[in-house]
Amino acid sequence: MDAILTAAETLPPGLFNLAGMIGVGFYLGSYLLLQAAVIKGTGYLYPALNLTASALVLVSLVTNFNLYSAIVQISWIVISLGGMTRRYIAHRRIRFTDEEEALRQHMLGGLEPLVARRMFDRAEWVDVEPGRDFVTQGEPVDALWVLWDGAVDIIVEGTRITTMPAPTFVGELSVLNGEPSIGTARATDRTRVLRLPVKELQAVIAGNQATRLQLEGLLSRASRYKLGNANLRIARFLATGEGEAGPPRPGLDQPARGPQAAPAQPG
Ligand SMILES: Nc1ncnc2c1ncn2[C@@H]1O[C@@H]2COP(=O)(O)O[C@H]2[C@H]1O
Repeated sequence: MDAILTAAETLPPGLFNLAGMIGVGFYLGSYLLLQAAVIKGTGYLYPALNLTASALVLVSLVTNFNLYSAIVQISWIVISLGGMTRRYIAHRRIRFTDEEEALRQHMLGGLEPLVARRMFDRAEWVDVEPGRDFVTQGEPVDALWVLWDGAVDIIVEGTRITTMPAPTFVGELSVLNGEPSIGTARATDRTRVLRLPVKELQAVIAGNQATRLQLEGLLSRASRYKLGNANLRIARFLATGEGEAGPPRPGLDQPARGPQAAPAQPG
């Protein structure tokens, strides 16, 4: 400690004040960014900013010592380092199959690995024969289906209104608002899907506002695409008497790549 104080005396005192000011800036800036939802408290950035802030304020105390402030700064450093270490160890253990990783990137918007792992652990992969219904019009939906290979017919009042090729969500409208299904979704080919029960999905997002918002955004975007495509079909039908809206627009309206380049099928 004496050595530190002796070394500190050789430096201009303004330097310590500057360190303190920058530290305060880091403290306030990181908290502001967190509250403004610009950064997440669950990543590395927030504890790293806090670590920097506390280290700088601690440095400033060398010339203006205050015991209580020193205790706070040291505690902050220990807590930040502890949190980052815990996160690193937890992340290092996470593994995904190639299929899970591809789905995480292309359908789940690169969902945070820990959350995605929890989700996959609560979901099941199902290989479905043609003709199987995932959801039935007018009935409650108990799971979100992520169609990863194959295709589904969407049937309303007994009439096929479109065919959705993989990758796509099925049942997302009911999952979003809890209402009964607006159509029946029936596998047209041998289809591979990830089935995520609604209760399990709720358990994953419980208390995790950022994940809830991210997933709601993904499902809303998928719904918007489907509505846009349905509108196109209606417009073309009204204009020409033909009901085809053309294929989905990969990369624009739905993820660019699936497990295989599934041919887009007109509705
Ligand atoms: N016009 C449409 N185009 C594509 N998919 C649809 C369309 N209408 C309904 N679906 C899908 O069929 C599902 C039926 O259950 P949901 O209403 O929960 O969610 C619906 C969508 O996933």
